[in-house]
Amino acid sequence: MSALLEVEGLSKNFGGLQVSSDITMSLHPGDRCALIGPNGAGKTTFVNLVTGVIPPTAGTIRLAGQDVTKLSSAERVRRGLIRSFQVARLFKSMTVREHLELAVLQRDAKTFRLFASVSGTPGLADEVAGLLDTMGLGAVAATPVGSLAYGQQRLLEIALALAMKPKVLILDEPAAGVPHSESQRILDAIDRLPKDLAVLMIEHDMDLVFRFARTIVVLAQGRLLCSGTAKEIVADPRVREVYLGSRAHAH
Ligand SMILES: Nc1ncnc2c1ncn2[C@@H]1O[C@H](COP(=O)(O)OP(=O)(O)OP(=O)(O)O)[C@@H](O)[C@H]1O
Repeated sequence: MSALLEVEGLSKNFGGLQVSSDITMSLHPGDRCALIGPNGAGKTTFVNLVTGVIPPTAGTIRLAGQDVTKLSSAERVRRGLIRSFQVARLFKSMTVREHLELAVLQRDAKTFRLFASVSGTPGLADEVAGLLDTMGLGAVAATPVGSLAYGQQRLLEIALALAMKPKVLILDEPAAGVPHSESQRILDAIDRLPKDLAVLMIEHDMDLVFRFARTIVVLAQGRLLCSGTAKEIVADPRVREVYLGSRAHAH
């Protein structure tokens, strides 16, 4: 199966500081991959490079076989590379359903006729119902976003990303701030994502990582230290060393 995302020799320098060094990795349809690493390992920088927020110093990024290294973030989004992250900008008085309708219409560039389009767009109601269902948000479809529980807001963020019809979905700490007891609901929803989607999750909570990931990529000091199954990563002495090393440093 051909790769959806291929990153080759990706490097980034900030002045004299090399923050990403020669990172090569790929994601295929159906992948469930977690990107982990101690604080300052370069995870956020890597995601910013892949999504086009910052340009790389060297390396290439291909999406579904096409070189997107020089394309804008917006162009990458149009081609199916979507990042979900905490959306503090949600409109508090708009309902969950209205947010999803807006996202679908925006994807199809019909926002300039929003109110005419909501009623006049065939398939919109079904598509939104499908998104509500996948994310387990059906019961709060008519609830204003300002009244949602925090975990439900995080689910809405993923639903909004899903409305963009991603090929590759990057989840940036999807359960951040959610009580541990509720994180299972977020994982359950992630489990229901389309099977052919490639999902990359950046996560600190190792419990979540092990429940979600079929493969794990470990970054340390901007380099790809190793990758493998959860079992392989746990058994790898280099991983213990970077985590224990960074903890010892932090203390
Ligand atoms: N714009 C910038 N200019 C200079 N240095 C930067 C810049 N952005 C990030 N860095 C440095 O790059 C390194 C990696 O940062 P990054 O935020 O990518 O790591 P991270 O793995 O996401 O960390 P955390 O888990 O703490 O969020 C850090 O040393 C950071 O200080």
